[in-house]
Amino acid sequence: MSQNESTAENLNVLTSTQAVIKEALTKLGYGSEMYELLKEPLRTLTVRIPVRMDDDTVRVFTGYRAQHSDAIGPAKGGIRFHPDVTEDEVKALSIWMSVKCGIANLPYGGGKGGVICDPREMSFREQERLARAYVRAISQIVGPTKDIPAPDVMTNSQVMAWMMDEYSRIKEFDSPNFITGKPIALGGSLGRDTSTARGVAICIREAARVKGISLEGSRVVVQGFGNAGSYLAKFMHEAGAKVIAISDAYGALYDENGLDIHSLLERRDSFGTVTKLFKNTISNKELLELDCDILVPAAIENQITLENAYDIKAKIIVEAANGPTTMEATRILSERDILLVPDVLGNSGGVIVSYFEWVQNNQGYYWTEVEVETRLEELMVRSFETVYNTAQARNIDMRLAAYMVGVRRLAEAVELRGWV
Ligand SMILES: NC(=O)C1=CN([C@@H]2O[C@H](COP(=O)(O)OP(=O)(O)OC[C@H]3O[C@@H](n4cnc5c(N)ncnc54)[C@H](O)[C@@H]3O)[C@@H](O)[C@H]2O)C=CC1
Ligand SMILES: O=C(O)CCC(=O)C(=O)O
Repeated sequence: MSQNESTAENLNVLTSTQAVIKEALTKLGYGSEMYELLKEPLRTLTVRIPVRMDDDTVRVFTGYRAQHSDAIGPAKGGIRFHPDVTEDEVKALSIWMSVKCGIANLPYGGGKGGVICDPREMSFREQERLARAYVRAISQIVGPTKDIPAPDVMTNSQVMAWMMDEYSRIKEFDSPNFITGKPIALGGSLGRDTSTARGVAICIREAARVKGISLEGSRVVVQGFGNAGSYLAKFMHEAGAKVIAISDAYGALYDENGLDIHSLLERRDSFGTVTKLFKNTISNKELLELDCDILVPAAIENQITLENAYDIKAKIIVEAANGPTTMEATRILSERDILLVPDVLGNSGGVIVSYFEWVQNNQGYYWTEVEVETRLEELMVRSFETVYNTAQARNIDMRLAAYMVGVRRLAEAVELRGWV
């Protein structure tokens, strides 16, 4: 990394996303008015959430819900509980949801929520009170035809169940279609818990095909062992690949002969923590630079940057996490001929099956797991092909191609509504 590169790197996920949106719109022939509208969410609500803790004190949490666009349909996107949540991050995440829904052709705009908190340090009941209070705080702007939340980092099906229950009480009717990623007993869809990872696995298979790499025996490294990362490791192991390293927020595990994924899956906790149980861990930094064929960042933002982009040895990177690679690192990886499948395509399996869940809730008719997986496979393969072919035809990287595919329909809907 040169001195110039170090000072040039933009780690603000909102402004760096805006730069790609601008480039994509320009390439599609749109002018500054369209960019002015799409560069920020239409609406961002900040809420202060008082929660009574188990020791009877009151803590006030800050939360956000950003709705990037409702030009195509209701907003859609997860809710994150994490100490590092910021308003700009939530805004960027909502823009990524719009692009993601555009690529998969789902009838949604993007939304995202976040609460600044650390659920790992809260009791079960404190998490429940926070989840319910957050829904009360945002209840006026969300709903089955306005904005449909879902799980994200450190929220899960139990949190969705509390949120659905709270929303149903406020509105005085049962509203399973208010939120997705619910437990099956409350109207959740079969296959939603594994869908993000299943979509990533399909992208890995397609990327390996175009790169001429055989999955059988390939070496896979996964950063993050929560919902996305742990099931992905399982699917790669089942596909005959060798998962040589995994990590969580506390460290990383490495074995060049392949890790015992089934045992790790059984031993991880609900926040995706597992490395604390073992000695001889390597660092997350070392993990990203391991000699491997496929690297899957499945944790948080800004992991592949100017600091390490030249040291990455993987031939394929599929982003399960949102925003793990900076735009500058994307450029370097592309120059180094590393195939990078961006987040807005790579992890879209989650929102695709969330859409299936919402459709099933609206119809009151539930699909089999095979039906869910078949439809997911169809949409993922089509999305991959569209983005890959766009990248090839225009000689651009997969991220820019994905943004072009993703914003095209949104811009068209905005024009048809007469907003721009
Ligand atoms: N859950 C879902 O359906 C979807 C998740 N995603 C994205 O996938 C990523 C992971 O989400 P989930 O698996 O749901 O979250 P999770 O909370 O289930 O797991 C997160 C994992 O990342 C690890 N982690 C956190 N900070 C880390 C750090 N600094 N270094 C290394 N590991 C770290 C955690 O220890 C945990 O293993 C996020 O970027 C999320 O937005 C994207 C689409 C859908
Ligand atoms: O399932 C959903 O609706 C959204 C999942 C999500 O937050 C994401 O794709 O980043």
